Amino acid sequence: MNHYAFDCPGDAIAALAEPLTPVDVEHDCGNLLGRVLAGPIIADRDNPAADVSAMDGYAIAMRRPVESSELHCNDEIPVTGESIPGSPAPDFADFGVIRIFTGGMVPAGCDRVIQREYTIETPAAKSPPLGTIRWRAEAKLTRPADNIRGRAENIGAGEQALSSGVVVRGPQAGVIASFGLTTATVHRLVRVAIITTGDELDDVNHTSNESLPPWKIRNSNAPTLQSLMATRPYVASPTMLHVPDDPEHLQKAVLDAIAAHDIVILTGGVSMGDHDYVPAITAAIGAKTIFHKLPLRPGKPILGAIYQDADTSTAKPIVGLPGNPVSATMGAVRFALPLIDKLAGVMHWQATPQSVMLDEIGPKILHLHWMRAVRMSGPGRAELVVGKGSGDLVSLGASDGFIEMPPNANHPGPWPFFSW
Ligand SMILES: Nc1nc2c(c(=O)[nH]1)N[C@H]1C(S)=C(S)[C@@H](COP(=O)(O)OP(=O)(O)OC[C@H]3O[C@@H](n4cnc5c(N)ncnc54)[C@H](O)[C@@H]3O)O[C@H]1N2
Ligand code: MOO
Repeated sequence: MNHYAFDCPGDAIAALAEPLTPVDVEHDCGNLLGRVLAGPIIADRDNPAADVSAMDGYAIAMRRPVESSELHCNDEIPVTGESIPGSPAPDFADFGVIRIFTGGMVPAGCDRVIQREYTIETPAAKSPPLGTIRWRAEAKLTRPADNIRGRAENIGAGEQALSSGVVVRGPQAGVIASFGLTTATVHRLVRVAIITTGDELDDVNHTSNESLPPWKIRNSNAPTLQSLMATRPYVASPTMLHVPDDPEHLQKAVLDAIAAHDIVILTGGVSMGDHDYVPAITAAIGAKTIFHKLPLRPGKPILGAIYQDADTSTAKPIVGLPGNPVSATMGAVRFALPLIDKLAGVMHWQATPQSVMLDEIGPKILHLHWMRAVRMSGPGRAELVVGKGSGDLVSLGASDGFIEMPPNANHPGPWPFFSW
């Protein structure tokens, strides 16, 4: 009997993401790097703004409908002017050529630029003052428009240069700047609360092993999840909370967190133990459970719920990750990060992982979706990192990410690869 709400992780994520809408916008934001655009960037001018040269060379016009193959290599042709980037183009005299530098404006009437190395240059003498050139044989091979970047060939004034939903990284920052903008409308940062639960957890800063009894462990999930959030520049520094296994305390913590954040991520307490309070608390605060348990390893007990915030009329996801460190880490990447991307307003929020081929497959077959730690072994290739199960965080430290195999799979791939 199939007792799972969804057969595969992708469907479960889609269902949880469905009611989510991007967070509010912020106008005139000046600190754009890493932010998600909430409106288009429109070109204020043609790009390029004029016909410009893509090479250092000589701008010429074929005077009659002749082919460049008819250029005479023995002719001494006077250089009648120079087109220097930052200055307007000189007039073109049709008995000569214009020396032009990369980025310089192509004078009206010129139909191509022939690169300097296809010429023999005679240094400037008194007359003509800019010297002369002769063509080398290669010049004969040029065609109309060669080495000219045409006005508006990249984009015309008034057209959309960037669309909303794009994350501003280096290239986008350059695009925005080239159209004269120093501010833009972006989505505000996503507010994330991370709540670790469990009485066995001690502070991760507990450095002395002597004073840490063996029934206590350091809270490694907290820095793991905090670091995963740092891969998203549009997420505000997450609020980190630790709550003991006390239902009242936990319920209040989740309610407070959901009121002040866009998403709440919990680890631990989602399974079937007497002290696993997350499922009951999620229901008690009025959140709708979308799934609890998926056909997945590790992370089978994972919980996904939607809290409808009456104050803001927004849907806020609650992701209950299993406490085991491997399950929590993979679950956060697979489930929480795409939801955060959607909340952030990222256009392509659905994970589009690269794929890898496995060097070797083991003999084991699983009847569940199987997230398996791998280490890259070459371009597009990976090897399995064999660990001792979902508690073996140490083996995860040797991995670059994980692949996801569907049930009963036993071939080398290609498999979707989710990197850390
Ligand atoms: N009877 C059943 N028991 C369990 C089932 C089941 O189906 N039936 N599922 C198992 C699976 S699979 C998982 S995964 C775990 C999930 O359990 P919980 O989410 O309730 O997590 P906890 O019990 O709180 O912790 C599990 C494990 O992880 C350690 N942990 C917890 N938090 C942290 C942290 N912040 N940093 C480091 N380590 C952490 C914790 O000490 C436990 O060892 O349930 C199975 N049981
Ligand atoms: O499914 Mo659990 O995450 O393996 O221990």
